[in-house]
Amino acid sequence: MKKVAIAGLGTIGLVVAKRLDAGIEGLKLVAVSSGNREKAEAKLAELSSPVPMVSNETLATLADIIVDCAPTKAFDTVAESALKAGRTLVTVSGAAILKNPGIVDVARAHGGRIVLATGALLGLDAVRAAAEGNIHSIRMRTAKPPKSLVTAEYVVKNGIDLSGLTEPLKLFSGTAREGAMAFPANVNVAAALGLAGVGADRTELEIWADPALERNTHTITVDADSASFELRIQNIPTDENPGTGRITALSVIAAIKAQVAPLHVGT
Ligand SMILES: NC(=O)C1=CN([C@@H]2O[C@H](COP(=O)(O)OP(=O)(O)OC[C@H]3O[C@@H](n4cnc5c(N)ncnc54)[C@H](O)[C@@H]3O)[C@@H](O)[C@H]2O)C=CC1
Ligand SMILES: O=C([O-])CC(=O)C(=O)O
Repeated sequence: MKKVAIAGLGTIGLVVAKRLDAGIEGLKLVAVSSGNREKAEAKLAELSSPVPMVSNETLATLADIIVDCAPTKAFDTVAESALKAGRTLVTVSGAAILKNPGIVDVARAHGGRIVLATGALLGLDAVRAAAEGNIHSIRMRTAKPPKSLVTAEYVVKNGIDLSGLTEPLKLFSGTAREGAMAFPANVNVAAALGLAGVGADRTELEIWADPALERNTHTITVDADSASFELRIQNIPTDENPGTGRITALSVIAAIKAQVAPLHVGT
């Protein structure tokens, strides 16, 4: 039985906590951390087997697998304490890994592992396989309904008004690295695509606000010497945080199950 701790009981973290609480073979929830004690305590009360709320640093002393579901700004604390203790860190904060690439060396030095789950994207298995050969080009187009982008730091800072949009508006065009820095909570998936393939500097990205859309839509186009492919995912926004698609928490659950499963499917 592997012990699991969750950092952040928000849109993603609560779904993961509830699933663990309902029972996953080989995994047991033992602790959580939170940015808001009062709110988190109310959520913990919904679990049939309540667990303690501890600091981000303490999670690694209690669990084998630390699941990072906290905002990007908390990543360094959660990740460093987990990896220095030689634990497995499961995260969807690809943008945070790009911001702190040294975290991979921390894992290496202490026998820890970082599992960056696919999150709201698809196709990272094929991209990783193609990267074992030669990828000529890799592009991603993210288009989201305005409600999914209104709180994005870039949109707020630049005073971009998305309320009256009548046609798609291109908010960003550049590399996945630049995009992930400008929109850290909205294109973690672009960071993951860069890390899976040819790097975030060679991965091209466009971000659009599209009033005709109901779903957070990512399209990736890859041309490689082994295959070419175009893949699209249309994520249903969560009610709590429309920038986060429903599938993200499910991807995290699948990623933690993979840590103990006797059969591993996919690259
Ligand atoms: N790769 C992917 O596909 C996706 C990645 N994400 C990333 O996942 C993370 C979580 O996303 P959501 O659950 O939608 O966010 P959320 O805002 O709904 O939840 C975050 C939770 O973390 C808590 N928190 C705040 N500061 C904290 C701290 N210092 N330590 C521990 N917990 C803290 C908050 O109280 C909140 O409950 C974000 O970093 C986001 O960018 C989100 C969606 C998709
Ligand atoms: O990339 C992200 O961080 C979130 C996202 O686009 C989605 O949920 O569709």
